[in-house]
Amino acid sequence: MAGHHHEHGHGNEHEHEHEQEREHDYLQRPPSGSERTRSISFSKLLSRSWKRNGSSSNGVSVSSVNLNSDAENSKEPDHNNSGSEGQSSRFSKLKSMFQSGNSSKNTSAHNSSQSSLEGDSTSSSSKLRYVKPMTAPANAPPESPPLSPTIPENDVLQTPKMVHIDQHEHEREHSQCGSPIMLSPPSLSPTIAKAGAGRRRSPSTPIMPSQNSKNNGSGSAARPNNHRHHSSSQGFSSNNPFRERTGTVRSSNPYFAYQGLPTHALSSHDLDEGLQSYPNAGGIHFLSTPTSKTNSLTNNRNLSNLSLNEIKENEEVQQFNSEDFFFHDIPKDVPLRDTLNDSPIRDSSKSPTTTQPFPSIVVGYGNQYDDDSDNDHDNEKEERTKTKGKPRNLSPAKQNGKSTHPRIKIPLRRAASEPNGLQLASAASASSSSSTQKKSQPTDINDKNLGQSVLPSNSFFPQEPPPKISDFQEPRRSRRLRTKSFSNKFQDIMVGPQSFEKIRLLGQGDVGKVFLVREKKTNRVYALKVLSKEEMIKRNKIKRVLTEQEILATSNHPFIVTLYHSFQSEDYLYLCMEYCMGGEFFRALQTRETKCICEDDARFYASEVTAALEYLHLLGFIYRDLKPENILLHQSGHIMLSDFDLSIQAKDSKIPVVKGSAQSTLVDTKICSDGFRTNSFVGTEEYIAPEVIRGNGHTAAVDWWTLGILIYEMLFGFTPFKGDNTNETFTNILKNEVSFPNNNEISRTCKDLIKKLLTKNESKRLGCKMGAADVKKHPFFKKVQWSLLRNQEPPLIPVLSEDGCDFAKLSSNKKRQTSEDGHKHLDEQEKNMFEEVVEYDDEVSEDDPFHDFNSMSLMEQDNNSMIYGNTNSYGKIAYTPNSNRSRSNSHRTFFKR
Ligand SMILES: Nc1ncnc2c1ncn2[C@@H]1O[C@H](COP(=O)(O)OP(=O)(O)OP(=O)(O)O)[C@@H](O)[C@H]1O
Repeated sequence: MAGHHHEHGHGNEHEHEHEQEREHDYLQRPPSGSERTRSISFSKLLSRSWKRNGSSSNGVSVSSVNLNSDAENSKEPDHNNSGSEGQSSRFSKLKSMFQSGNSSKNTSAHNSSQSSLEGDSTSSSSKLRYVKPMTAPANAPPESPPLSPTIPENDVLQTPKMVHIDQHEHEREHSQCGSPIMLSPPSLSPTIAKAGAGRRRSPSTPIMPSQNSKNNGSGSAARPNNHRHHSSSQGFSSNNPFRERTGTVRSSNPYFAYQGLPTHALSSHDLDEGLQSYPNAGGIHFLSTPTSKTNSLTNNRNLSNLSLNEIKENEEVQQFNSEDFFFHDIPKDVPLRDTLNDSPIRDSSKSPTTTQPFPSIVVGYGNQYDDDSDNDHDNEKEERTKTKGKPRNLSPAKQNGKSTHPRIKIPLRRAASEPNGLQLASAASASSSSSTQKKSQPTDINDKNLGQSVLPSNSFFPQEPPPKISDFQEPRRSRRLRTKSFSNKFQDIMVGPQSFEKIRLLGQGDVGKVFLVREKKTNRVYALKVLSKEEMIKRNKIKRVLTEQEILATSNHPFIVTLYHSFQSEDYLYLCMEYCMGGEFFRALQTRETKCICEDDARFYASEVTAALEYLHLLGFIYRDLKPENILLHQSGHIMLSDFDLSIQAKDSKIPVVKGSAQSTLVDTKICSDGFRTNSFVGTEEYIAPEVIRGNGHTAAVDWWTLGILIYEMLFGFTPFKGDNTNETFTNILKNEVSFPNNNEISRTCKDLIKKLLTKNESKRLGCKMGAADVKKHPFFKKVQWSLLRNQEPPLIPVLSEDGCDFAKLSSNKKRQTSEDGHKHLDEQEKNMFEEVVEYDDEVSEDDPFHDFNSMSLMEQDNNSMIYGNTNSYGKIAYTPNSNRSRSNSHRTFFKR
C-alpha cells in the first residue's frame, strides 16, 4: 500500500527495553463514574441497496430491504424478487418476513430494521413465536440523510449509511429482550443490583451519540450516550468487581453524526440485551473438572494439548506402543499372496477374540514378490505397493538383502489411514492362489530371531471378514458443501437439534443464544450457538452468520474455537462449537482484584492473540472486533478467539510471502489482504481505530490497533481513550496520544509496543509493513518462543468451583425478577430450539436466504471436548493463578534465553 514506509524504530531505542523502568507518566483517566463502563454499541452497516436507493425516502424498493445490508454483502441475491410461485412453505415464510419488513420500512422510512418488521410475527410462521413483537416507533423519523461527503465513492465496499436510531425502540427491546446482566454475587458485588445498574451484556447495540442524547431525555447533547453511562455509573462503584461489558459497534459511523449529521442519520439496530434467564442454570458437572490444584494443573496442561487436532497422533503413538509389531514367519516357498489368503482374515474359523482397534498396513509383501515372484508379477506388485503398502518399509527379508526370511511386518499406523485389515483383505482378495494351500500354511508367529514380541495369530485378525476398500465410500457431501473451501474437513450433517440436551445458557447475543449442551449420544459437551433466522432477517445479519460459519469452518488453529457441527432447521441456525469452559477473558480480568494482570501475564495473552490474528490474516480475514469479551478461555487457560460475525475476508486475498533469511524467516501477512479496504463502521467503541471513525476505509491494521488497546486494558484495567461519552471517546481516539498511569510498573518496552500499535496513522502503525511479523519482532516479544506458545503455562486456570461465579445464573436471576411471564415464554422458545428438525443442504431451496449456510459435521471429530459428568460442578467458574507458572516460573523455559 502506498505510503507504508514506516520505520520500525524499535532498534536502538530498545536497548534497555527489558528493564523495568518506572515511568511517571500522567494518566488521563476516564472521568469518574464511567471508568468501569464500556462504550456503547452501534450495530448496523450501510446497506448497499440503501445506497443504491439512497435518494428515496419512501422509495425503498423491495430489493432495498435486503438480507445483506452489511457493506460487505456484495453477493447476496435479491431474494425479494425471487417470486413466490413454487416456493416451499418454509421459504414463503421467510419471504413474508422480508416483504413484511419492506412494507414496514416503506411506511416508516429508515427506521431500524427491527422496527420495520412490525407485524412479522403474524405473517411469519407460528413457530417463530419466540420473537418479540415489534412495533414501529411512533416518532418514525424522516428519510435517511445523504451519504457523508467525506467518504470516498471508490472504496472497495460501500460507505456507511446513516440510519436512524430509535431510542424508544432500543428501550423497548431492551426491556423485552433481555435485562442487563446482573453480576451481583453477594460476596462480590454488593452494589451492582441498584436499579438500572449492573453489568450488562451489550451486543450489537446501536446507540448513536446524538440519538442517545435526543431520546434519552435526561442527557444533554454534549453527552449523547448517557443512557448507557447513567446505568453503568450507578452500577459500578469502586466496590463493584465487574464492569459493564463493551458493546460492539456495527453501525453507521456515529462520528459523522457527532460532527453534525442529523440525528436520524444514525442507526440503532441492535440493542443491549441481558442474558436470558434459564431455569436450570446451575449444576453443570464435569468428569474432567479438576478437584485439586495439582490435578487441575496437570489436567489442564494435558488438555491444552488435547485441544488440538495433532494430539491424535499422540494417542496413536500410545496405541502403537501398546501393540507390538507383528512379524509373521512365512515359509519362503509359499507365495506371499497365498500366505495372505491363508490369513484368518479370510478364514473366520480362525477368527480372533479381539479386534485390533487400529489395524496395520501390510508392508513388505512387495518384497516377497520381489524375491519369490517372477517378473510377470512385477507390475501387479508395483501397483499394490503403491496403493496398499509402503515399499520403503521393507520386510526383514528385504532389509537383509535375502529372500530367506519372508516375514510380514505389520506395524500399527495412523488412525486416519486405511485399516490394515483392509489392506490385508484387499491383498488377499487380489491373490489368485488357492485357499487350500493357504489354510495349510502355518500362521504361527515366530519372531525369536528378531526379538519381536508376538501375539497369537488369531488374536490379531477380526472375526468378520473386513469390508473391502471399495465398500468404503467418500463421505457424503452435498453439492453446496463441495463448493466450499473447507469441504474437505466436513461431511453432511450427522446431528440435529434433537441430538443435544440443553444444560444451561452460556451467553446471549443480539440474534441468538449460546447454550452449554450435551450431545446425548456421546455425552460430550459443546457450546451450541442458536441463531434466530427471523432475527437475522430483521437485523440484516445473514451475511454475518455466513462469514462466521466460513471463518470457523476454515480455521484450524489452537487459539480459534473449533466448529464441530453447523446446521439449520426451519427457524434457526446452529453452530456447535468447542466449549470454552473458562468463558470470557473479560470475566477473568474482572475477577482479578486489580482488574488487570502483570506485564508478563499480559505478554502471554498478547502473544496468543497475535498468533491467532496472524493466522486469520494469513487466511485473508480481518477480525475487527478484538476485545476481552471475545476472547474465551479454554479449560487449559489458553485463549480461544470467538465471535467472528464482524470479521470480513479480503477480496482476492493473496498468498502470503515468506521473506528473510534462513535465520529469520518472516511471513508477510499484510500482503494477504493488501489493497483491501472496507468502510464498515464496526468494532467496539473503545477499541475502534481512528481510521474507522474517520470513515475513510480500513484494513487489517485495525486489528493491530485493537491489540494495542487490549494490551493496555490488560495492564491497567481500563482502555486508554475512554471518554465520558461516545463523542468524547472518539475524539480522544482521534486526537489524544496514549498516556500511561504512573502507578504501574510497566516496562518501557511494553509502553513502546502499545504506542506503536496505537499509532493513529495506520500507514505508520506497527504491523503496517509485514503484518504480524512486525509485531512479533517487537522487543516486547523478544523472548517469546512463537512455535511453543501452546506449551506456555497460562497465568490463569479456569476451574469449575462452588466458590466460583456463575455469570449466567446471576443474569438469569435478574431476568426472573424483571419478567416472570417473559421467562416462561423464553423457556418455551428455548425448548423449540431443541425440537426442530435439521434441514439438509439439498433440502434448502436456492432461493432461500440461508441456502449458503451448510449443514455439516467435522470429519475427524476432536474427541477432546469435555465429557459431561455428574460429580463436581455447579457451573461456577473461578480463575485460579497457575501455580506452575508462578511457583516454578516454568513458563520462562519457553521463552528464549
Ligand atoms: N464456545 C464457547 N464456549 C463458552 N462460552 C461461549 C462460547 N461461545 C460463546 N460463548 C458465550 O456466549 C456469549 C455470546 O456468544 P457470541 O458472542 O458468540 O454471540 P453473539 O450473538 O455473536 O454475541 P454478540 O452479539 O456480542 O456478537 C459469549 O460472550 C460467551 O460468553
